[in-house]
Amino acid sequence: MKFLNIEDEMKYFQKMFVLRREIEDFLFEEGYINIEPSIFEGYDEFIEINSRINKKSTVKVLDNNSEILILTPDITTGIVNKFLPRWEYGQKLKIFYYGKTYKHNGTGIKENREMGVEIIGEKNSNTDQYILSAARRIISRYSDEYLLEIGNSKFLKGIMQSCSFNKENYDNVMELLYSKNRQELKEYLSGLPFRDVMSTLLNILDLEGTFDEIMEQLDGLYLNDLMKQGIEELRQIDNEMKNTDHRVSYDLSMVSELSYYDGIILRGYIKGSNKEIIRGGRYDSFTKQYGQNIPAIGFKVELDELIKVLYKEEQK
Ligand SMILES: N[C@@H](Cc1c[nH]c[nH+]1)C(=O)O
Repeated sequence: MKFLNIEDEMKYFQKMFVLRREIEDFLFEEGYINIEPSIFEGYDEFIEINSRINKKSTVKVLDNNSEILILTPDITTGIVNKFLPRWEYGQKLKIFYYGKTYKHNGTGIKENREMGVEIIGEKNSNTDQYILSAARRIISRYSDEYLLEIGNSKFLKGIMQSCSFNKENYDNVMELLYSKNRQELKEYLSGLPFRDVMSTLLNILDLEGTFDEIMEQLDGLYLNDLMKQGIEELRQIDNEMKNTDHRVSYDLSMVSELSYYDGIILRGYIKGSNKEIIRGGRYDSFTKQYGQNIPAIGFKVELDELIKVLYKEEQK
């Protein structure tokens, strides 16, 4: 954020301090342990895991051995790399952290402040619910007019498995879904060999709204086992959320810039910004690279975006 005068800038930092402290106090009282994440990541390891990330946007640094490091664009990756190699059977972690992520945005390096939450090593029917509830309690504290969008990466993964696209087609379809480009998606798919599952892929951008609305839309469309599993997980969440919250909607075409999600994905918005204030999801299979399949789920709060909205609101 740019400021015309120092006084405004001081007000902004004061607000950021209070905001951060409020969220930290909440998470501390909920029993999460605070950790301090590293700002460095190995370039090659990072790119291998996060294949959808724009390589040019990473901020590179050379260490003494001329190895390329980057200033972290994603703290969760660093946390998995830090703890999983030493993971002991039965271990559970409930952690939170404040940190910055870094990206080139064309004109310079953009620093982003965030507060993250992760639960690693625990999976029961309550864990997803627990994370969603923490996200909801944080976001609702700052605005009555918030929206939580929930997707499940298994649905799209199931579709893509049945489509068996080559890498180029896969990447292009994912990009069109990411940008929610309905028209181009239709045109692109019409040029590819037809498979039954494409009936669902062609309609996937309409599969959003309440859970019941989505079920209606799905009527008659092709579903495989993985897609059904994704839907069932959302049904369970919906059963528990029903009557408690009308500020939840579902989106089966949700694609994240991060490729490690493997189950529910969540996004939180508040009135006054079209950018995500909260984002996260389940990433169990991400931990497999260390030889164990450890359940993991978490989210982050985009502090800069949140403060921008609150600050604008206050200026009104
Ligand atoms: N690190 C993710 C958010 C997240 C935390 N835990 C799981 N997901 C992001 O930057 O979008």
